[in-house]
Amino acid sequence: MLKIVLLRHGESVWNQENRFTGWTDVDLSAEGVRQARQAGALLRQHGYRFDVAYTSVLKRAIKTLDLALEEMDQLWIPVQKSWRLNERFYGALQGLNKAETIARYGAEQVRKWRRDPLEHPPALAPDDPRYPGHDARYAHLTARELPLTENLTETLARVLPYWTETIVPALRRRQQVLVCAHGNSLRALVQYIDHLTDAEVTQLDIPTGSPLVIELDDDLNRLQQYYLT
Ligand SMILES: O=C(O)[C@@H](CO)OP(=O)(O)O
Repeated sequence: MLKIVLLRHGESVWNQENRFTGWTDVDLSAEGVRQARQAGALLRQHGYRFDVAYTSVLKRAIKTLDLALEEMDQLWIPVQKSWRLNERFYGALQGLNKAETIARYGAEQVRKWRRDPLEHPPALAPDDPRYPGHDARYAHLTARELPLTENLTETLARVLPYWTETIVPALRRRQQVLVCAHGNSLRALVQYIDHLTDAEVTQLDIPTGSPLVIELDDDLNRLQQYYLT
């Protein structure tokens, strides 16, 4: 049996302010810091030890992982960061308040932007300061890889190579793996692992700071999944 723990970062400042975040590199809120430590304490209490951890290049996930590993006294383990684990890129919605966006475009349109796996949020223009091509951490990406907008299906398409080429080989080496990422990059991954339909993934919400344990058989079929409490 293979086992992996997925952890969504603790609450961020923009989660608290109810703003679309995406690839914006916002920090954890004080509550998010508490949630991250609590996640680490839970993992420690349940006896989890990790050989390797994977996270995004966004500080809310990096710091959550760090705080959780500190609680476990496992700050020493190797950590790999990849843009492929970043949050779904929210295009021109990034920075907007979600309630104000509902007031402007209507609840149904905003629900689709947020949860319909095929719906694209409005795209950014490449000269927009929010375009990731202006950011040194993405300098190695090709123009095709740099998003202007992303739906959940496209998020899955860029998460998947990291899953198959990096995370699964670690699991097959029988390493204990922790992945600390984001609401939508983890939803995309769970959709893939669990073979969820587009309708089913619409209903899936992963809470901040709650370790989600997934047990898989050797063919990577999901056996069980549960949140640690
Ligand atoms: O703003 C975001 O990037 C995400 C996660 O906080 O929001 P949503 O849950 O609306 O997809």
